[in-house]
Amino acid sequence: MTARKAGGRLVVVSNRVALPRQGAPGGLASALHAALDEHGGLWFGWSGKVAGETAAELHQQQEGKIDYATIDLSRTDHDDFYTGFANGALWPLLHYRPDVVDYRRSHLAGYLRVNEMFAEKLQQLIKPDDVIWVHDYHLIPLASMLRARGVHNRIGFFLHTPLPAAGLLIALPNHRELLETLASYDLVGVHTRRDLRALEDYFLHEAGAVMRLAGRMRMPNGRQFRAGAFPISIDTRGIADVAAKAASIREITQLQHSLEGRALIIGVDRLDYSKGLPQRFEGYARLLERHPELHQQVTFLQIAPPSRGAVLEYRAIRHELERSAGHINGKYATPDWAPIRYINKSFPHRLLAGYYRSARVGLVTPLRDGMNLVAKEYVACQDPADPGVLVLSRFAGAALELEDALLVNPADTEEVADALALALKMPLAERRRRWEAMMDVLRTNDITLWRRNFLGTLRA
Ligand SMILES: O=P(O)(O)OC[C@H]1O[C@H](O[C@H]2O[C@H](CO)[C@@H](O)[C@H](O)[C@H]2O)[C@H](O)[C@@H](O)[C@@H]1O
Ligand SMILES: O=c1ccn([C@@H]2O[C@H](COP(=O)(O)OP(=O)(O)O)[C@@H](O)[C@H]2O)c(=O)[nH]1
Repeated sequence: MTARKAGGRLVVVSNRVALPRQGAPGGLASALHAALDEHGGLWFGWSGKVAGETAAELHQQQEGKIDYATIDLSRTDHDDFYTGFANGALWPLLHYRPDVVDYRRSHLAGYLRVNEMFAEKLQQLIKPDDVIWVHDYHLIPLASMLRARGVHNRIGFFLHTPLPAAGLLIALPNHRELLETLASYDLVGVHTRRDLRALEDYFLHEAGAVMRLAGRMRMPNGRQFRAGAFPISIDTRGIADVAAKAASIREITQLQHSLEGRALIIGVDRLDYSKGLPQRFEGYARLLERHPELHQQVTFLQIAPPSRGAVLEYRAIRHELERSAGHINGKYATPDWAPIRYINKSFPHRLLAGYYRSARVGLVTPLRDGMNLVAKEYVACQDPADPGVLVLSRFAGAALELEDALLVNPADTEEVADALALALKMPLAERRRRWEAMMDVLRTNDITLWRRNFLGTLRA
């Protein structure tokens, strides 16, 4: 095990763990890996495997400074906890989509069962001075279950998704039983001030809490906890270095040759309905319709690795996008040019960095997103001498920091088309000015600052 440091070992707990040599597209895995890589610690969570009899058996391994402890899930636990309650009910609610929420009591029971199992396993792994950092909506009640087992360690929680207003949160049956367990943490972190306002509003007006000094809230039973906004980020310098060296990689030169001088627009997203992909395709189609002079001059590459395929909406969006990409190519393609390249596959960061750098425009248009690390990665990967332009949804947490992107309402496909046209024609001086301003933000607020700010506040 890793040597203990003053203030205790860091124990990170998340449903998704980025195990060595196992790709895990998703911002949480990318960011936590970067955060743990610096000082090390223990990372506990789901192995990503569904297993029968061996489920709940603990697998441990070490790589670099990180100790990993993971458990498999049984088929029923996976279906009820991960697919059912976490991604069938909580995810849509947290992304402002109550119409998609599929709430079932059996799924909630599975969610609580798996959280209890996490609490039981974790209790065996922790030492009295460890600092525990729990991540995301899969594990909201974990601290209350650990407290019930007599765990007195510092425990923090970070929510990676947006948090909608109280008026929406109360649509979840038994919302108080679940959300009030957040008060068992010592610190609850969210990405933005907007999310923090929603959290405070819920606790003050639905849970009977009162506001104390320094972001503290006091519950009717006397328990106090702190809440704060901690915008997550990336390893800005590390990613920029990787991108600068990517030019010589075969896959990158192959992409560049295949463009034959055309400007590249890139999108990289898990195939998720929150990412606004149908609207994005529609916005690109509007660009082609209104700007015939751009035909043959531009290529849109959308990388969209499949995600959460057991949930109905994710399968539906996949079919919808296949139809839409086929329709746009069918309408505008010529024998030597396809306007859209649409790929349902995930790529490692090493290649993504080179793809981002090859693109004149980064197109990031989620309908709602906690942060969206792709937006930050795209900026960090640009060539300082000839940077591309970021077109970014106002409803991504990243928009509150990257104010020099071209900000759009992702549902307004005309506005997306206008922003794309502007980006493709933007003079070098303006591209540089906007890029420098965004890089200033990312150089300061990188993944290290995020980790230090959260853990500093938790330990204080
Ligand atoms: O674990 P999966 O079900 O495969 O999904 C991947 C992750 O998706 C979500 O990521 C969020 O975290 C990012 C980093 O903070 C943030 O930039 C993004 O806006 C969020 O959507 C989810 O919250 C994670 O739990 C998943 O692991
Ligand atoms: O093929 C892919 C697609 C995405 N990602 C990574 O997955 C993360 C996506 O994070 P983001 O915050 O944008 O969205 P999330 O998927 O977490 O909702 C980023 O670090 C991407 O570089 C990746 O490694 N390979």
